[in-house]
Amino acid sequence: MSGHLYGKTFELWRAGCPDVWRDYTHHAFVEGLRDGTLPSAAFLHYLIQDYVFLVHFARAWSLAVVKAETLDEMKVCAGTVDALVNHEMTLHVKTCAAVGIDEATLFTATEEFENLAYTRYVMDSGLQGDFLDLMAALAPCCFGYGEIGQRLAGCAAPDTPYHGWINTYADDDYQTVMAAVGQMIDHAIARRLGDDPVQSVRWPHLQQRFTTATRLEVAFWGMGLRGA
Ligand SMILES: Cc1ncc(CN)c(N)n1
Repeated sequence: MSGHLYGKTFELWRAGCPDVWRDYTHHAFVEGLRDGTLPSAAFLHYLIQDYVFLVHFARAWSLAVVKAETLDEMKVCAGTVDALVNHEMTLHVKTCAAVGIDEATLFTATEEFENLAYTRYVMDSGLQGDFLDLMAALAPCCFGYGEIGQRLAGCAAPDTPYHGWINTYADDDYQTVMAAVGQMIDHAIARRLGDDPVQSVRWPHLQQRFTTATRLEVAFWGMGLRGA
């Protein structure tokens, strides 16, 4: 991916963990979505867990509203909460309804450990740390799926049954929200760390949070494959 689609900060963080980023965005689960070989049981298992994941992610983005320092930050974070609970989750609700799983069942699904670890790690980043710690932990989720959606939209097998999933993340709605998040993070970093944030004493710690959250994304795909 070229340019600053999701901002300069994201590009620095991604460049700080190239191998784990590739493990995440080119995981066997993702390639199975692309070529259609992902077993439907694995997809469903993932999707049910992902519904619960999104509930907790919406909580974490809500915490970001609380931790924000400007109205612009609040607006972008509140917009992301809306995108998660009112748009992205529609895919999960509709797909699961089609196989007889209702939303109440989704909401009370037992969380897998990978799901628990990831969502609570992100939440703790915001509770223990500040707005930037929280953004570093939230960023892989946002931009990784943005990258995956865009890539797969251009190369997925015509007969993969996962076009609905791919379109959710390739779609302009998702991409527009993510571009706004990327810009907001750039401004938030400049506001708190200045124009050369990489020189800040905080930078290695923020990078570590981003890398850890990316490793948790890799584990989440692995959890999905276990459902096959
Ligand atoms: C695990 C995970 N990571 C990211 C996304 C994209 N919001 C998601 N739905 N699920």
